[in-house]
Amino acid sequence: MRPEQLSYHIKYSYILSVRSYDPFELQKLQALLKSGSAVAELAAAGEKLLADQAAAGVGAAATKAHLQEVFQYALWGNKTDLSMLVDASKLDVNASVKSAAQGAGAAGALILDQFEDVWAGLESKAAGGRVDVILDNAGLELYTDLLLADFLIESGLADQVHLHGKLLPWFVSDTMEKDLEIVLAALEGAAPPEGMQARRLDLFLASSRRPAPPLSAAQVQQQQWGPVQRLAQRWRGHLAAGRWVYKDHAFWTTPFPFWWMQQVSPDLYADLAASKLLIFKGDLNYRQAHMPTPANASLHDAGACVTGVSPSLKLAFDCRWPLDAPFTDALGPFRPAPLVTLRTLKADVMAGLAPGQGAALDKVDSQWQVNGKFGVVQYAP
Ligand SMILES: O=P(O)(O)OC[C@H]1O[C@](O)(CO)[C@@H](O)[C@@H]1O
Repeated sequence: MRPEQLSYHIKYSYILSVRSYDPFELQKLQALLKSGSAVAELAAAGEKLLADQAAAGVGAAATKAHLQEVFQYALWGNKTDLSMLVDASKLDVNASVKSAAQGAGAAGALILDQFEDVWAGLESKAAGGRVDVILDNAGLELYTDLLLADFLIESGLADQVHLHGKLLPWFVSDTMEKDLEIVLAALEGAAPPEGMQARRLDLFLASSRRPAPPLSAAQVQQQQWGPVQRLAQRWRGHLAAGRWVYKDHAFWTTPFPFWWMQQVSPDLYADLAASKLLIFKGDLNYRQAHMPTPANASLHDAGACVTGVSPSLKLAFDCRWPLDAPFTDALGPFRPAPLVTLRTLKADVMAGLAPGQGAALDKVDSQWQVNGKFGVVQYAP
């Protein structure tokens, strides 16, 4: 075994040994408990969307419109993460979807929307097959990602959805395997505060053996909770039948940029290549996909990427692309399958905008690259 392989093996073994430990468990619990009304509202919207889908038959126009809607849920769900928006009760995903549709304004907007290309890519392929979602934050964002994964299955666009989580809470609220179970268990219980709180606390106490901390939860009417429980039941079915497959490869929690995946984790790269669409969630996944390292410039030339914009070691590997650099340049050699990123911008790594668009956005909101109010649906075939 070569020294670098040995070091990777040691890190991997360590990660596996601590995979159940999550110092942010309590904060994740609190954020989900407060999101009860958003959860109920989205379940009702999702249920209506599936009923409309069933009524419209398998018509491409209806499926396209409905997919676009669940894409928006998953995109704006990315506003929630414990590093920025701790109290998810303040997030109104539906309001974000509406304000985004009205164009760039101070409240935030979708600044790049390549959904049409995503749809064209999907349409060019046979129905069914596999779609992958590379997850980001647990709690409300995970819930919106599961709404998307559910629609992919129920509409027949995919036979299988592979969900990629993390072995560690790397950027605080990252989804781990137990977070999927916690969300499902919380949805299955009675309406919050009672149901959700009781189920979540049971799980928390079982894993931490600490006394129950005081937590506050949203108040939701029992009748509003019916759609949520029905969702949870169907989602359990997806997991049991293998329509949903949860995975957590160690590569996702190493410092390696995705540019290196094929060399560092060829098994993961080959696995992703079997997908017809990779959906990357969130800001960190976007940054990772755009992080060629200057230390190995001979492996892949970083081209127009400017490095060293931050004093921290982690960020020193980030690249400040010209905002109008082609997205495919920024992805470098990482092209296992067609991919789309659903991301609200929280860090100044961005490529693929139109010339002059960055300057125009500066006038709307000087913090547009980092405040999480602006979103992109960005596609590479
Ligand atoms: O949860 P997300 O969307 O990946 O966001 C993570 C981002 O949040 C921050 O921690 C703070 O903005 C960034 O450094 C990081 O890129």
